[in-house]
Amino acid sequence: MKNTKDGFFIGRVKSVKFALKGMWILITTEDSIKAQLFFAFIATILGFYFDISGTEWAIQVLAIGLVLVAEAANTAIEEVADFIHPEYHEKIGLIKDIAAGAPSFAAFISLIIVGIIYVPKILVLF
Ligand SMILES: Nc1ncnc2c1ncn2[C@@H]1O[C@H](COP(=O)(O)OP(=O)(O)OP(=O)(O)O)[C@@H](O)[C@H]1O
Repeated sequence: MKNTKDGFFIGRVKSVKFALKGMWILITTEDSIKAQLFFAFIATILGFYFDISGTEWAIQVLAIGLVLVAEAANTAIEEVADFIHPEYHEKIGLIKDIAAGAPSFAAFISLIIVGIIYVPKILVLF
């Protein structure tokens, strides 16, 4: 936790430290994040193989970021839900289902982006 007496600079440095710790926790413990990083790796290899343009790289990186951010937010909501109400509750189920909708939206949009970038490039191979 940050100290209220910390100045602006120290406060920012501490926030970045906590944020990096959060990223590390997500990368090392969350299977959904690990799976998305694997897909990001495959997409990066495809990007080099098909020599996609700078704009396509930018959109691909944005799509990867969108999925990772949504997965991270979903994980945080699940953690809060499990902490405040570990037992079964209909409302917790609804909250978790809605939270899971975020990465699903992101994954669906990313799939469309992947299709727009790569399907024409793959089709010309045949
Ligand atoms: N405490 C609860 N009360 C009611 N329903 C729950 C509860 N916990 C989970 N559920 C239901 O089970 C589903 C899966 O929950 P869970 O916490 O296992 O998420 P998950 O998406 O499988 O987790 P992960 O992201 O770790 O794979 C939720 O979307 C919800 O429908």
